Amino acid sequence: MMSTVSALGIVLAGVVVHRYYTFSKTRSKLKAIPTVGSDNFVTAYLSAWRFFLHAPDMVQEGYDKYYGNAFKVPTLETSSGWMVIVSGEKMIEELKNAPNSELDHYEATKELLQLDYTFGKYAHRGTYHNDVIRTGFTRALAPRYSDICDELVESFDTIVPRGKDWVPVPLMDALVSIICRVSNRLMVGAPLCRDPEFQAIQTEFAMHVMLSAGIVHLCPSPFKPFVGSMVSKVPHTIKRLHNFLGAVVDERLKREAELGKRWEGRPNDMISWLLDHAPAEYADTEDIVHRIMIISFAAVHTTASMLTNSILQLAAHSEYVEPLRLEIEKSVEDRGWSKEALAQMRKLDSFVRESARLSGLNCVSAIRKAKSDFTFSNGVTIPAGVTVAAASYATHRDFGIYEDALSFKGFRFSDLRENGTDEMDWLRYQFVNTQHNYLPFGHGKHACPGRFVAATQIKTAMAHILLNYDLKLPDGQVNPPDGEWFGTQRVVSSKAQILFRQRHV
Ligand code: HEM
Repeated sequence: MMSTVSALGIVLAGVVVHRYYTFSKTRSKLKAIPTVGSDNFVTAYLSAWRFFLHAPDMVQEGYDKYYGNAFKVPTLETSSGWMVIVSGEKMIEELKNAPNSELDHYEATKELLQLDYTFGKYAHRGTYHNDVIRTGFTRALAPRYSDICDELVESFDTIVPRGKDWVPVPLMDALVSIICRVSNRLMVGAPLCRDPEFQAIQTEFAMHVMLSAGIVHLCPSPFKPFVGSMVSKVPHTIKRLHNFLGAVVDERLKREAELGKRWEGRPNDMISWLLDHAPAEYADTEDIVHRIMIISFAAVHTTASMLTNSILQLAAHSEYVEPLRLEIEKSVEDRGWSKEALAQMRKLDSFVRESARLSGLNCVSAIRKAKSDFTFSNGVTIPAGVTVAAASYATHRDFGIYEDALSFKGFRFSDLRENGTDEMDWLRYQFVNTQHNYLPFGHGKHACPGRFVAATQIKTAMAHILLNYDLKLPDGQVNPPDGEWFGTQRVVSSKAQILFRQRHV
């Protein structure tokens, strides 16, 4: 009888042969595209690890050598083992305009997060919730603005003390908790949004998906379904969330069945927004709970990370504090705490846009996977099954696009809005506006649908901090910590601290 070791040896040899075959096949289709790193089977694996640990450096190297064109890098994050990265206005606009039938957004997301394994059956239930975020969620921001302010103030008071002495606060942990509360206030209301266990389920889940996606990425394909089912916490998370939301959703479904979609006192919350759009086959409790979990996954850590980065920049650049306070005080005096007042805070908008430019959460953006061979107008072909993305990190640091590109200039974009010669500059340089040379939220019809929600929360939190707290970096620290890169993602350091005290007026 064959020993276990021999059987394992045969399986592994099979995996290596299969990998060699797919790697070589894709490499030959991509041979016209230059490589950053190695394209030899063995050393490409080392380059893929280099990309996992130092992705921004490799993106920058390719950008410097092949600007306006495409290059490829070996990567552990895609099934083909490659990612093609494009730069320059023409190629990025063509990437943005490519139809989903050719360059697919969801297929790329599925692969990056290994959703087939980490989400299992839930990865195949469509994405109608993207429209819900664009419509119901975004439209609720103005009428429910007072809820956002209320929850922000309450949660800051609980988590960030307003004392006379400087107190260190671990920023990312504090802001994940605050943003989770604020998002949930809009999605499911109070007091549930404040329940520590309800919050913990969502924040733990987000960390778990990222971690388990990483583990599955490292496994050879034949083992992925098994490893995925071992590490996935989706069924368990849905069960736990069901304990909090199940009865509420059941009741809402019963009411809708009796009264339709318009009835006196119908809550303006995520359950109603989802029910407004849900295809019949998904209008059930399990599916609604799962959508709330997904939206929270997409919303909380991203927004908290970007807010963390903006606060770190503010602490590192205290010269912006007074002009921002003056602008916020004037806007609130004119229009009260409202969405209109927020729209008037152009310097603040510019400050967070500049922060996102230099400290974005990804080094590539607008990631798509080719469903069929796709050819750019310059002749570069992305073969079916290969992933392609825009070089956001290097674009944001390009001196040809941004004057003094490596310096943080908080009012760079408000100056452009006010002094621009083109009347569209007013809109072009708003935080939420994506461009071929501004990609923190992606670009095109799949650009982040939650960016209006995120921007409202980030700017309101910044305004609250500026008016109520003094803040500084810990003694001896001059620059904000850079965070750590895992593949194409930047993870904000959970050790980053800021000292807060009550504002001295
Ligand atoms: C500052 C915070 C955020 C950042 C930096 C961010 C960034 C991104 C990026 C880069 C994409 C991919 C876009 C593309 O491929 O072109 C994306 C997609 C997405 N984001 Fe966000 N996001 C943030 C907040 C949010 C929030 C608050 C929500 C929900 C309320 C959300 C929901 C989504 C969803 C559902 C998608 C997938 C869109 C699709 O499949 O078409 N995001 N986000």
